[in-house]
Amino acid sequence: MISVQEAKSILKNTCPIGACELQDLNLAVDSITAKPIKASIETPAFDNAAMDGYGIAWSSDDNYQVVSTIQAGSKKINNIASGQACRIFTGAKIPQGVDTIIPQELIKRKEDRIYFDKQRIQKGANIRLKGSQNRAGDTLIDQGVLITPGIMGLLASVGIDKVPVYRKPSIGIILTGNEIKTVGTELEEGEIYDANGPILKGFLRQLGINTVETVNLKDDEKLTSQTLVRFLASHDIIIVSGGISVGEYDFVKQGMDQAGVEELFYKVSQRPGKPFYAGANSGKLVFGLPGNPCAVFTCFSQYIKPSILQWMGHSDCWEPSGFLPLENTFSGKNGFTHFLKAKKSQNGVSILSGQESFNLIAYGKANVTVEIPAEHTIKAVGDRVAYYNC
Ligand SMILES: Nc1nc2c(c(=O)[nH]1)N[C@H]1C(S)=C(S)[C@@H](COP(=O)(O)OP(=O)(O)OC[C@H]3O[C@@H](n4cnc5c(N)ncnc54)[C@H](O)[C@@H]3O)O[C@H]1N2
Ligand code: MOO
Repeated sequence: MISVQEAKSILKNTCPIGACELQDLNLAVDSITAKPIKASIETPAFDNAAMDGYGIAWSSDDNYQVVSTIQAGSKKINNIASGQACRIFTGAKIPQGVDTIIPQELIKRKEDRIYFDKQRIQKGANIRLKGSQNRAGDTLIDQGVLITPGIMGLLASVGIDKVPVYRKPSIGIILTGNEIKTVGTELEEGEIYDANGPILKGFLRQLGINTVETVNLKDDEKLTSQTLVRFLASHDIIIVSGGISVGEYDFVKQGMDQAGVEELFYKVSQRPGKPFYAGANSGKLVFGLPGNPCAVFTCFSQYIKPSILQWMGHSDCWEPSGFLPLENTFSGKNGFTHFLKAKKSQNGVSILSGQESFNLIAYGKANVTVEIPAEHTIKAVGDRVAYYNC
């Protein structure tokens, strides 16, 4: 049995980073850039009006004759001579001859002439100059940056429709157990509803992963190894729920061996989720999650989620979300790291009742998981503890 730190460090050192792929701009949010991104055009591409108003060539005059109208997107634009003005709108291309835009609020118009107070405006005002956002060839985004909606707007503004990002992994989920029934069907004697599938799919959706194949398997050794072999051929990360403990109908460990998965570790000194298994095969990762739902939740959030984030190019994915003082006492089994359903408030974090690994009720209130390290399992009110956002 290895410690939580050892298990995390093995995965951190084993989990690969996904290859670079070109992602559609509109789907790129929350991906990480796999290369620096440069602009191939300058933006704005032309001088344009920053306000709705009138364009003039600045002079000593305080009135001008309006000779044309220019709308945003207009292509036919006549030059403006001294003493003339054009009606112009925000975003419209500035005609030759114009060097200042007077906002319409500052203008008095009488027929085709405009008048304004020259004290209230300066020469050169309200023009967005060509190239004032960026020049062609400028690096806009570095490699390793999380793509936000703002970045998507920036990339669109320079005409980029495909973004080089780290590829998201394709995930296979194998739910084992003769007793497991999918929600929406009728339970028979001895059966229970599958909670682990929804837990895993919820996490994967939060990570923006849509390529997920799920199968439900009876407890059967051959079926388990055959399905693992099939999933290894078509997925990057495989997650198996249940069947990894020591019972006579637990076949996942044997299935892993038969499918050629190389064990990275089996059993971690933690609660819940002690019989947690991790393995690798040709750059793919395979996880065997202990079947109790809180073990599935804990092992996914502590190990699989950071591995997937690392795969997708994120850094700092293994760190806790923060540290806060405990609002109640805790005493756990020595030598085991405890991951506890808890509720975080502004000033502290409170461990919830119902910590058994079959018992999901505390997830109705929990917003964090608290970590109590194996070296110091007795905690008093006010002791600072690490927490991870749910
Ligand atoms: N003699 C021992 N028995 C057990 C040990 C041990 O060390 N020695 N470890 C216990 C711990 S801790 C856990 S966790 C479980 C893990 O067992 P398995 O991974 O083999 O899982 P199963 O036996 O298949 O299921 C355990 C439990 O979880 C329920 N389950 C399974 N799948 C689902 C699902 N999709 N949704 C909801 N609930 C599920 C299942 O019905 C069982 O109640 O082993 C302990 N035993
Ligand atoms: O890992 Mo088990 O979840 O402690 O019951």
